[in-house]
Parts: sequence; structure tokens; C-alpha cells
Amino acid sequence: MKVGLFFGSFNPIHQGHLIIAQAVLNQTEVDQIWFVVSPQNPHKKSKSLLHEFDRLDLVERAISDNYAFKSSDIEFKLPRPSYTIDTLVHIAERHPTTEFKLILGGDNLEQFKSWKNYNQLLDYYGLYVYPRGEEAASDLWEHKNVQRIEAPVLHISATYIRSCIQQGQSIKYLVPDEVESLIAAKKFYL
Ligand SMILES: Nc1ncnc2c1ncn2[C@@H]1O[C@H](COP(=O)(O)OP(=O)(O)OP(=O)(O)O)[C@@H](O)[C@H]1O
Ligand SMILES: O=C(O)c1ccc[n+]([C@@H]2O[C@H](COP(=O)([O-])O)[C@@H](O)[C@H]2O)c1
Repeated sequence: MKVGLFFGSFNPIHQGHLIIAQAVLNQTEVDQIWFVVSPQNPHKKSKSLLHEFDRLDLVERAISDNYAFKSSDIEFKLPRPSYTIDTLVHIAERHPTTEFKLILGGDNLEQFKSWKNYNQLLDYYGLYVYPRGEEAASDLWEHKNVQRIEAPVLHISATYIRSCIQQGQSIKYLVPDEVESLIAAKKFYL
């Protein structure tokens, strides 16, 4: 089996994430996409970071209608902050017959060389990279283990969604209905 690993803070998950995941399923050999919720991105500090179990809950609601999408809380049990190479080695050890690829936005490709052991991620696993706005300036596009995914660029971000909520604006259509209703019921991000 081939699995695409989509790592993220998912604070919260939104339609941009889901569209990318579906594009990877459509355009590659992967059988499943696993959404790996990161409790703490090593390069991000956010005052409005929702508790990891709540973010996982939102992810599970968002993907429940797609059998090819799975959620993972594996990083909750690993040391923090979450370095992707450490998680990947851990996951790969537990699934020795599964082939893993990393799904990455163009924005993350630009800083990818600052990631822990990025060469190992490239050489042992490989990347599916999709555009996110302006073309990422990186020589890594030429790497043999980097495959470009064509997907519509949606300028939705979790930051924008959180700011809509704080301003009392609706987030309908930006997130799946099930995500919108849980955020409203639990008064997240207010
Ligand atoms: N609209 C989008 N289109 C394509 N990729 C996206 C989009 N939003 C997020 N991503 C990608 O999804 C992954 C996880 O992103 P993350 O959970 O941090 O969402 P975000 O919207 O970028 O969050 P924030 O605004 O809080 O920084 C990252 O690789 C990011 O590049
Ligand atoms: O491993 C690293 O050095 C590293 C550096 C920056 C980001 N990451 C991971 O990249 C993923 C995407 O982050 P985010 O917050 O943009 O969703 C998330 O799982 C982070 O832990 C990983």
C-alpha cells in the first residue's frame, strides 16, 4: 500500500486541505491519505492553537465521508516539538510494508532545507508538492523524488478562518458543515 502523509497543525482543518488531499489521491498512486495532526510545529508559535484533541476531532469530522482519508494522532505520543523525520521513522517502523510519501505545500518547500534531516526525508520518502499561491522559489523542484501536484490554488488559511470567527463572521463554505457546527457549539477560537 502507498500512503500520502499530510502533516499539519489543522487549526482548524479547512476546504483547502481537503481539496489538496483529493488532488493527491487523483494524481498519484497513493491509496490513502493520512492527516497527521501535529501538536506543535517546531517553526510556529500560536496563541490561538486549539488543544490537539479538539483539532483531531475536527479533522475526523471533516474526513468521515471519505474511506481513503484517515486521521493520525501519532505525534501526540512523541517528543515535542514535532519533527517530521522523527514521526516518519516511527510510522515506517510500525508499517514496514507500506510506502510513505510526504505531502507538502509550496510555501513549506521554500523553507524545507531548514527542516530537521530534510535530505533523509527527500531521499528515503519523497515529496508530493502542490502550489500555494506564488511559485515557490526552490531548486528542490528539480529533485528526482519531488513530484508536482496540480491543484487549484485556494487562498484559504486557518489564520483567516480564525480571524473571521473572532470578528463574528460566518465560516460557512470555508470548512465542511460538520466542522463549522462543532466550532460553533464549542465556541472555539472566540
Ligand atoms: N489553502 C491551502 N491550499 C493549499 N495548501 C494549504 C492550504 N492551507 C494550508 N495548506 C497546507 O496544509 C498544510 C497544513 O497547514 P496548516 O494546518 O498549518 O494550515 P494553514 O491554513 O497554513 O494554517 P495557519 O494559517 O494557521 O498557518 C501545510 O503544508 C500548508 O502548506
Ligand atoms: O521537521 C521539521 O523540522 C519541521 C519544520 C517545520 C514544520 N514541520 C511540520 O510541517 C507540518 C506543517 O506545519 P503547519 O503548521 O504549517 O501545518 C507540521 O506537521 C510541522 O510539524 C516540520
